Amino acid sequence: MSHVRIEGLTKRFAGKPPAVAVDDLSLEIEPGEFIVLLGPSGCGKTTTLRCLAGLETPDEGRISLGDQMVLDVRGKVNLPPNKRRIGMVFQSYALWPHMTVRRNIGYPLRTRRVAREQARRRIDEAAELVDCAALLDRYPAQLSGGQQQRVALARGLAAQPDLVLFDEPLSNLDARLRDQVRAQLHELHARLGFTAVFVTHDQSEALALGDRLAIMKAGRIEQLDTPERVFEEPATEYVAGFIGMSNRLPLRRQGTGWILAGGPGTNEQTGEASSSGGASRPVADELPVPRSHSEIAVRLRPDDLRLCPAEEKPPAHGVALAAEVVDAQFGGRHMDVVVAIADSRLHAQAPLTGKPWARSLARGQRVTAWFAKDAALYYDADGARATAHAPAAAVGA
Ligand SMILES: Nc1ncnc2c1ncn2[C@@H]1O[C@H](COP(=O)(O)OP(=O)(O)OP(=O)(O)O)[C@@H](O)[C@H]1O
Repeated sequence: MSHVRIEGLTKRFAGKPPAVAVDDLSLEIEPGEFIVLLGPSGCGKTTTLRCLAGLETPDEGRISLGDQMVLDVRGKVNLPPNKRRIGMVFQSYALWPHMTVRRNIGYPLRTRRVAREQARRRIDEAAELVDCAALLDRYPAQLSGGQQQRVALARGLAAQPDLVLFDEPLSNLDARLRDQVRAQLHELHARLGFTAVFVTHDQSEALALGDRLAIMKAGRIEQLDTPERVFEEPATEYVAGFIGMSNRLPLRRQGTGWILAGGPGTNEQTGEASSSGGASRPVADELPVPRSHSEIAVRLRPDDLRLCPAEEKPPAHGVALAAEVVDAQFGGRHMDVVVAIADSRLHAQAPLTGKPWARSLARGQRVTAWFAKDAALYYDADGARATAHAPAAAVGA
């Protein structure tokens, strides 16, 4: 276990235009901590991981693992991968096809010149850990996807590295196996306490595994926080959108209330909540937003957007909007419903238990969509929290 310190890491790639894949990124990781780098494709997750592994030559920055300085661009230090006490587990498993499972797991031990007897013991232990002891004499082609990934996991852990790097290791597995291997990895981390950096673009994976999440945007960390804080208090609209608040509703202040900030002509589509004689009807009176803001974006999770029949009165404490059903799919205990509200398309999860009405929802149906004011988060035009309460701090943004 090692304390990991990344300072001012920058990596540019030549090209037209040149890409700044990692942009002055700093991060401290506590010994035994499980850090997840989360973000959309191209935000620099993999490049950060490759810089940690020694597979890239960064343009700026320093990285230390425990008391070992493995990168110092100005000091001209950049230790090769086999000189860093790091284990790696990739999305593609990257098992050697011509080697048995035993030789695959033992590979990092051979590159570190671990004595034969000790290596044999470590391989057995690692295989035992991930439930692969019975597979040691097989070749990768004789294994299922889940077994291959468990072998890759054993190989990443076999040398008892200070730091284990994971690059989307679960994304090639089918949904059921992904859950299984994820649970196994979580348990292994709790038992062994290795320090980990795990790259993913899957928010549920990040929430489940991370002690802390670093949400990345354009080579930088937009928010660094516990899963609970990132989930409940996304510091920026970008983070909110990425962590499941997929619904976005733009509102504009008008008089003492708020109107939908849709484009021209959109109000006819939604009837009730729309304009009459050119002036839009307010959809909400007071919202927990400072007076200085005149344009905001409301962010909301699908299960916080409720639906009720158009003729029914929604609760008075909520924000009610006239909506039209675009699509409704059966989801077991709920319906997944897409509704149009002015220019916006929003997703609702309408529970079926005790509300069989939702089962009959169909395209073209007029409904009322509503949400509780405190279930939503509010962001200003720059994507920062627009809240009357103290906003969560953005780190490194
Ligand atoms: N070898 C390379 N040459 C040129 N540009 C690169 C190279 N590797 C990465 N990039 C660019 O650097 C940026 C960050 O890429 P990176 O692979 O780190 O993102 P990522 O967040 O891991 O994405 P993904 O989830 O798709 O793997 C992207 O704009 C990418 O196009």
